[in-house]
Formats: sequence, structure tokens, C-alpha cells
Amino acid sequence: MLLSRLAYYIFRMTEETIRDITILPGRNRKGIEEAFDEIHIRPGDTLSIVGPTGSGKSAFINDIEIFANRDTVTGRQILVNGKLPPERYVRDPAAKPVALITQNTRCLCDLSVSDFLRMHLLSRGYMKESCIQETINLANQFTGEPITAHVRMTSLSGGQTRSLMVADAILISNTPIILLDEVENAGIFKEKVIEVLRQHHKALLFVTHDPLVSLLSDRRIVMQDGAVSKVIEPDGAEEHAIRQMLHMDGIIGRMREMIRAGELITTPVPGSW
Ligand SMILES: Nc1ncnc2c1ncn2[C@@H]1O[C@H](COP(=O)(O)OP(=O)(O)OP(=O)(O)O)[C@@H](O)[C@H]1O
Repeated sequence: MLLSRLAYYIFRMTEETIRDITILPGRNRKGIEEAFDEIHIRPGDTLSIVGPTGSGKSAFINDIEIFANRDTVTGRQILVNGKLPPERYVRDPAAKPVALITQNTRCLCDLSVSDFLRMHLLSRGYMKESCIQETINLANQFTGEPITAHVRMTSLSGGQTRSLMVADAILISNTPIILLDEVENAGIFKEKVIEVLRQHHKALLFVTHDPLVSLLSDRRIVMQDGAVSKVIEPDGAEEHAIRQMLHMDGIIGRMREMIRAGELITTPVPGSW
């Protein structure tokens, strides 16, 4: 155990810190080159990937997840700290600095939540028992249905599973880049997720159809016909829209809870301001 822990720390210490991910342009579905020079993603950045269905949003984050090297349908290339990433980022799951969480994240592992997290900690080569409960506590900040350590992974709901995966990506995998593919309708508190990921200085990319998630991001990458058509950086210009959206989201959230609780809604429901 000591040896594996030591090996893990030596491995982590010799690893280069990720300061910058660069996306170099590829081609759209018609083979026309994308109209941007480079997109840079740095720790603490929040980006949303928006656009109509089929416009290439998932393909965009998949390129990042697999460190595309002009070898995917889009022809994009991903650099880490300005150079081609080391082979182990692509081949070794324990070395991969990117965690991708999708709507369809399902766990088929017949273990309790604590045994699953313990197994993951061990496979990462280090074991700090307190990290298991910390991960569960963090996941419980993202979901309305609390997760307990002894429940089986297979009996978690979709929202609980995704909350646990996000918490695991932050505390156990500890990846600097987290990609979330349309998780907003999946029973997790999206504002809380954004807040915690910012606190942990993670780079966060959301594929999203949710206006609030898009407005809360620092940048919006707009996709069209398989290509990036625009990169928008509102830089405070959308404050009014954010307040309006938070207000509406508050109303929708309250109504959802009342409906779930079996209540009859006969008077106007207040927003958050
Ligand atoms: N630049 C491209 N060149 C060729 N094919 C592409 C390109 N970008 C995306 N595609 C293909 O187009 C299809 C739709 O793309 P994708 O699933 O990424 O869209 P999406 O915006 O995520 O859609 P949805 O909102 O419905 O999930 C996929 O089969 C994908 O491989």
C-alpha cells in the first residue's frame, strides 16, 4: 500500500501541470475550415457549447476528451500546454486529465457506494479513507436525494449517479478538465455544480440547451453544421438577462418541487428576487 501510494505521488509530482488546452480548427460537415484561429481553455474557465440539435456539440467535446489529433470526423487538433499531449493521456485512464460525464452515465458495478469509491481510490494508487465520505458529502450538495455510503451503485437514481460522478471527478480522479454533456435535465443542481467546480479551479465545459447554464458560463461556443461558428464572451454585458433567468428558474424550480410534492398550485409562485 505504501509503495503504491509513493508511486502515485512520484507520478503526480513528475506530471506537468495543465495550464492551457488549445483547440485548433478543423472542418465543418461540408469540408470548409472553421472560422477561428485557436480556442484556449485554462483552469477555472467555464464554457458552454450551444447550438441546434446535430450541430456538432458532442463531437466538439469528444475531440477534447480523446485529444483529437486530426484523426476524427472534425479534423480538429488538441494541444496541451502548446504541444501534442503525451500518449498516456490518451491510453491510460488513470493519467487522463479529462473526465466526461454524460446524461447516460450508468453504473453497472455491483458494489456499495463506499466500496466503489474505495476501489477507485486504490486504482488511482492512493488511499485516504476520509476521501470516501467527503466525496459522498459533495455529491449530496448536487442532488436533492441524499446518497448513503452503504447503498448499492446499481440502485442509485440517474441524478444521484451523475452527482456522484461529478464529485468523484473533483475529489478522486481530480482531473483539471471536466466535460458535462447535457446533464442539466438530469436531476442535479447545476448552479451548485458550477459554483463548486469554480472553487476547485477546474476547467468546465457544458454541452447544454439550458439558457441559465449558458448565461452563467464565461464563454459560449456556438456550433453550426459541425463547426464553431462563433465564440461569445459577454464579460458582464448579460447581467440583466442572468437576473431575469435566475428569477424564472426560481419559479420553475419551486413549481417543480410543489408538483412533485403533490400540491395544487393556485396562487402565483414567487421567483428568487
Ligand atoms: N465537423 C464535422 N464533420 C463531419 N461530421 C460531423 C462534424 N461534427 C459533427 N459531425 C457528426 O454529426 C453528427 C451530429 O453531431 P453531434 O452529435 O456532435 O451533434 P449535437 O449538437 O451534440 O446534437 P444533439 O444536440 O442532438 O445532441 C454526429 O454523427 C457527428 O459525428
